[in-house]
This record gives sequence, C-alpha cells and structure tokens, in this order.
Amino acid sequence: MTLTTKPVVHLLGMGAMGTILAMDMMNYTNSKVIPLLRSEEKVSLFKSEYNNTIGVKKLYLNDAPLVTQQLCIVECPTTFSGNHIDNIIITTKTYQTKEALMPYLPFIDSKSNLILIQNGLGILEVLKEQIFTDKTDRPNIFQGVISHGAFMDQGFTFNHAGWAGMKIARLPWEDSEMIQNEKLKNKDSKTNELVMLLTEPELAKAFGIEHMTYQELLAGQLFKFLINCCINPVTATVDAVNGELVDGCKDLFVLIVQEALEILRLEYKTLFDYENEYNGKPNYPTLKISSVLNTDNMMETIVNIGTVVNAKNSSSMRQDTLYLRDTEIDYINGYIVSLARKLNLPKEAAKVNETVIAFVNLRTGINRRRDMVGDMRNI
Ligand SMILES: NC(=O)C1=CN([C@@H]2O[C@H](COP(=O)(O)OP(=O)(O)OC[C@H]3O[C@@H](n4cnc5c(N)ncnc54)[C@H](OP(=O)(O)O)[C@@H]3O)[C@@H](O)[C@H]2O)C=CC1
Ligand SMILES: CC(C)(CO)C(=O)C(=O)O
Repeated sequence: MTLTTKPVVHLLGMGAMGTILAMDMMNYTNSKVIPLLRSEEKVSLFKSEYNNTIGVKKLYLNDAPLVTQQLCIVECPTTFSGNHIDNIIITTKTYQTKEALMPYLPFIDSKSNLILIQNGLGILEVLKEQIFTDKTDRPNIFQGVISHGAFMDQGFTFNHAGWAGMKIARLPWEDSEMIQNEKLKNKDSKTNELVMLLTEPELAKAFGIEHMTYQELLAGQLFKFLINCCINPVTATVDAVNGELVDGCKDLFVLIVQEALEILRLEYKTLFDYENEYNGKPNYPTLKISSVLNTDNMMETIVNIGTVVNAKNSSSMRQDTLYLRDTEIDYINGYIVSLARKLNLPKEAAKVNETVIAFVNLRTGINRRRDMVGDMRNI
C-alpha cells in the first residue's frame, strides 16, 4: 500500500546504518527525513562543512557509485522544533540509545512509531524498565534486524560495503504478546505509517526490507545474535580480521554457543516451543527453530558466515576497540550474562560468556593504554 501523505521521520543515529537507510528513504519515498544530531556544534558543522549533505558509496555495485542527498532540516536536543514525533528511527549503538532518546521523550507518545535498528539484544528491556514506564503512553515499537555492512568514509559519507537486507517486525511490549498472527502483521502493513513507509515497494526493494511477525524476526535475530556472540568479541580480543579465525575457532565457538543456547532456550521458551504449538495453525507462519538454533548447525553457520562469507571484514566490535570506542559487548555476550542473573541460574551458568566479556574489556584497555603511553612491544 502506498502512502498519500508526506510522512515525517526523525532519525536518531546518523552513522553508518542511519545514513544508508536515510539515503534510500530519500531516494525512493516522499518521506521527510530529519536527522537528530548530538549537539548544536554537530549541526553547525554538518551545515558549514558538509552543506547538510550525506553521501553513500555503494561498494557492492561495480562502479561503486557515490550517491548524495541534502537534508532540509537538521535538529539536535537544544534546537528541536518541539513538534510531535510521528516516526523515529534509532540507529545509534545500543549503549547510546537511552542517553540519545531522553531529550525527545516529551514529544513521543502512544501515537508515535519507534524502530530500533541495532545489533544485539536487551534494548527492549531498557525501553520497558527505564524509558517508557507509563504503559498508557508508550509508542508503537518495532525492531529492524539489519544485515547490510557499512563503515565511515569521511565526515557524513559512508561506504556501503555489503548489501544483505533488513527484517522488520512489531516488538511486543508484553511477553504475552510475543507470538503474533498474520492478521496483526497485515493490519500494520495497511495502517501503520512507519511500516507502510518502510515497505513502500521501491524502498523495500532497494534496501531489502521484509516485514514479518515478531516470532519470525526473533528467530532471525537469535541466529544473528549467536554469530555476533562468537565473531565480534573473538576478533576484537585477538585483533584479527574475520577470515583469520577460520582454522582454530571452533572449540571456543562451541563453548560460547552451547552456553548461550541453554540460556536463550529458557528465556525464549515460547519461541523454542513454537514448532509444536503453532506450526500448521491458520494465520501463523511455519518456523524452523530446533533444526536451526542448535549448536552443530550454528557452528557450521557461524564459521561460514563469520569467517568465509565475511572473511575480509573487520567486525564492528574489532573496529570499536581499534578506534578506542566503547563496544556493544553488554548487548551481545553481556545479554547472556544478564539473562542468567535474571533467571536466577547458578553462578557458573554464564561463565564462558563472562570470560569472553573480560577478554574484550582487556583488549579495549590494552589499546587505550598503548594510545596513551605507547606500545611497550616496540621498546
Ligand atoms: N556498521 C555496520 O556494518 C553494522 C552495524 N550494525 C548495528 O547497527 C547499529 C548502529 O551501528 P553503526 O551505524 O555502525 O554505528 P555508528 O557509530 O556508525 O553510528 C552511530 C551514530 O549514532 C550517533 N549518536 C550517538 N549518540 C548520539 C546522541 N546522543 N544523539 C545523537 N546521535 C548520537 C553517533 O553520532 P556521533 O558521531 O556524534 O557519536 C553516530 O553517528 C549498532 O547496533 C550496530 O551493531 C548492524 C549491522 C552492521
Ligand atoms: C556478521 C558480522 C560478524 C560481520 O563482521 C557482524 O555483524 C559485525 O561485524 O557486527
């Protein structure tokens, strides 16, 4: 269904993922995209140095074309218009979400649409328990699981390195709403402004956007989550490009995945029971869970996607440690540890993932120290 009005979309997180999505939204829809930058300093820099123009180099195309778009309105917390926020896309790093969102809460209500386009798990809990605590005034909330790959070229221009699509679904505010039937999904695709915008045929084709039920998205999200639990922290810790892990990674990955799956099976029991409860029922999609989310299958998949398909990639977490940035470890392996505590499991239940976190934080510390006082290996 195509929108007749001109939807206004605020974009919080004008980085790699935010920019490649904003670009295609501006190229293929009539939406008005308004970036919400961190500060007035950033807003004036964007205008004075970059003429409010974003760029994307599509490296996955033969001639790696550079596409640009100029934004009409750019805001930040102190210059925000004060208008109601109809639609907001969040593409900050997971650990930046709460701080970034706080200034805009007075303008978000039950009529607003909010989509999280981020790796990892655990942000929904932050939104529920720390941000949107008034159950009568919470926005419609959605999740995007994005598989594109992109990294900064310079300024507000990004390299779109890998084209791989994005899944979207309505997130359940309550655990009891986890399993959705197709009628709810179809209602959103016909009446929700943000879903209608993201599934506009030209944009959906250009960006590979697929709208589905939450259980379908969650199955894909856990799949990607387990890949991230292995590839991201290990490449960061040993400072290796993804493909360098291919020979000796399996023993460690088995330990990480076995432990994570045991805990995820408890937290997402409804999903892991789905095949027996819902497969074959009218208005419910058929899912494959047990044949996919098991250690043996995930091992094959992680080694293939992580170290073969993405062999030349430097994982986003290794990039964060190399650039001395905070990592998203708390929303990847850290989420497993937080679930073990929430479920009151024995102390050793998440020991492997706890150790992985400690190694990533050690790597971050070593890189920051070398930057400050020099690299002792060169003495
Ligand atoms: N990059 C990739 O290839 C992939 C990334 N992802 C996931 O997507 C999410 C986003 O990642 P990515 O795009 O790479 O991250 P980036 O670091 O490129 O972008 C994050 C953006 O958020 C902005 N930001 C942070 N805090 C605030 C704030 N308070 N107010 C306004 N803006 C703010 C940053 O601005 P500033 O520069 O001012 O800090 C930055 O532009 C992550 O969860 C990541 O794991 C998923 C798949 C692939
Ligand atoms: C798939 C993978 C592991 C590719 O590096 C990724 O998602 C990331 O780097 O964050």
